[in-house]
Amino acid sequence: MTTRKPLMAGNWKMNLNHLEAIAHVQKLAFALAEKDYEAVEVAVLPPFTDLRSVQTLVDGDKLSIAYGAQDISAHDSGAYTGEVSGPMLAKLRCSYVAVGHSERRQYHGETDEICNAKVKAAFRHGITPILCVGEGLDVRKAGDQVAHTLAQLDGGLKDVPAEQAGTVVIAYEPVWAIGTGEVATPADAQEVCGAIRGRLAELYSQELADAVRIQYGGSVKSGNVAAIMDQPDVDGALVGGAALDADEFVKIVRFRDQ
Ligand SMILES: O=C(CO)COP(=O)(O)O
Repeated sequence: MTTRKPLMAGNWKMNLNHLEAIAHVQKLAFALAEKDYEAVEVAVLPPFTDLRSVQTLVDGDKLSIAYGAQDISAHDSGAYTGEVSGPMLAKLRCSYVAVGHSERRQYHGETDEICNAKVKAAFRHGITPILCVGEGLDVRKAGDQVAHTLAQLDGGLKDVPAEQAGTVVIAYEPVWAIGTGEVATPADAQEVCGAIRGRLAELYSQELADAVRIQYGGSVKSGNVAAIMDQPDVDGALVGGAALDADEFVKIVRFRDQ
């Protein structure tokens, strides 16, 4: 069985300006010890306007903190006012980009087709997409969470070749658990994350499915992360609110010490 290094990523959403970003990453770098980086990969997803500051800090001090963006244009250049392209993110040496976060799907009309184009744009420029999937409350109440989430997975990865899909990160984020304090139970998280891995095995191969990291996201905190990470198919967390507090995020990174 493949060992998957857990990926703890902080999605800052629309919080922290570029000066606050520097202070925050410095605090993380100061608090994290060598052994944390060995056990867990740590990443931050700041707003676009912070990326240059974060890059300069990470490069200058050779920090082992990965960073990336919260969105990417499906297009590589041209008349797309307000968008930020894959080549621009690659030039800033972004390792990751979130694609299809539920807030983008909900407030910006992102469909599975758009997410698919963004996943492909990320791969075209050597950036690892973190494809976000997950059901809303109505779907959960109807018991259709697995089918709904797998349909988003299929849509996001449509025509993505195995060489690329083998490095994707999937974030299972049930919408009803985001920012609500209502965390999914470890069993809820495992049910869907396990189904995602099963679907990856069907779409590609068991070997590929075993290599892909699947994160859980939705009200993750230092107090609940360990039980979620105990689940066999959960390989990390995509953390929103709790990632804005550096001390709390470091505790989440150190989930094994609890
Ligand atoms: O949306 C999320 C991460 O992408 C989760 O947000 P919260 O951790 O604030 O619930």
